[in-house]
Amino acid sequence: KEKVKITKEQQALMKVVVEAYNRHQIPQDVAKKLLQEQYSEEENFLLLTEMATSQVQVLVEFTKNIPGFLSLNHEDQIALLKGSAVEAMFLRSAQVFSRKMPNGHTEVLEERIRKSGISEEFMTPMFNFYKSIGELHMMQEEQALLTAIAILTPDRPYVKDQQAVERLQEPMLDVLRKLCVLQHPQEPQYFARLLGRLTELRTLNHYHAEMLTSWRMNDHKFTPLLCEIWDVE
Ligand SMILES: O=C(c1ccccc1)c1ccc(-c2nc3ccccc3n2[C@H](C(=O)NC2CCCCC2)C2CCCCC2)cc1
Repeated sequence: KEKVKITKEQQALMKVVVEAYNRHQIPQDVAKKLLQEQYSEEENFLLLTEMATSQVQVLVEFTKNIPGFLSLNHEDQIALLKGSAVEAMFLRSAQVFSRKMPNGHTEVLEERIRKSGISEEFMTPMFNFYKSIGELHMMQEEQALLTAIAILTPDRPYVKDQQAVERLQEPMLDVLRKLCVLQHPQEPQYFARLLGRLTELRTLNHYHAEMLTSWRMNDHKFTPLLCEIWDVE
């Protein structure tokens, strides 16, 4: 049984990524807001655009702290951010949803989201993903590394130098694999299950365009940043 050991430089890499991930948290807690009262569809859409806009800003700051990211070709940096923005939002939403809450709060939150204005057809895949993330009881390190790995996906549309992105993603995958073996010795498939979540995340990606238009309102007003990153309007 080979002794798995995280090297000094892997410790350093993990530290940088986890600190950046924790530094760039969403300002106010959207779950608390949603648990306070049931908002109208208009208010919910406004809340989403506000939360999503600040999350994109947070995502950019986090990504800039990923070692090597800023030395990538500039167009590729944009392509990676655009390609991962919606996935990062769902990943973060899943973490918000699966946070330990007092009894019954998760059910209330789920109910509020179901009635928020998102059309029913997206509820099942979305909540399936949230629950599958919740079942993993991920540690912060795993959440941070998984988000960095999702951002550093070499085959996003319009990425020119895929090898350069692979060279940044691989060390993240290595340290995450070792972390999983060390933290979940009784669950050898844990790392594979984590990566499986990234595949599930990609399927949600192609819903988001319809999710936006389907939000049962016609006058969708988006911030310039969301228009840019979500390819709307
Ligand atoms: O339809 C969606 C969509 C997805 C991609 C592109 C465009 C629209 C789409 C997008 C988020 C959520 C979503 N799932 C959540 C799970 C738990 C808690 C809140 C959640 N939300 C929304 C939210 O604020 N998310 C934050 C979370 C922090 C990081 C930035 C985002 C609210 C917005 C108010 C109404 C109810 C849901 C649910 C659905």
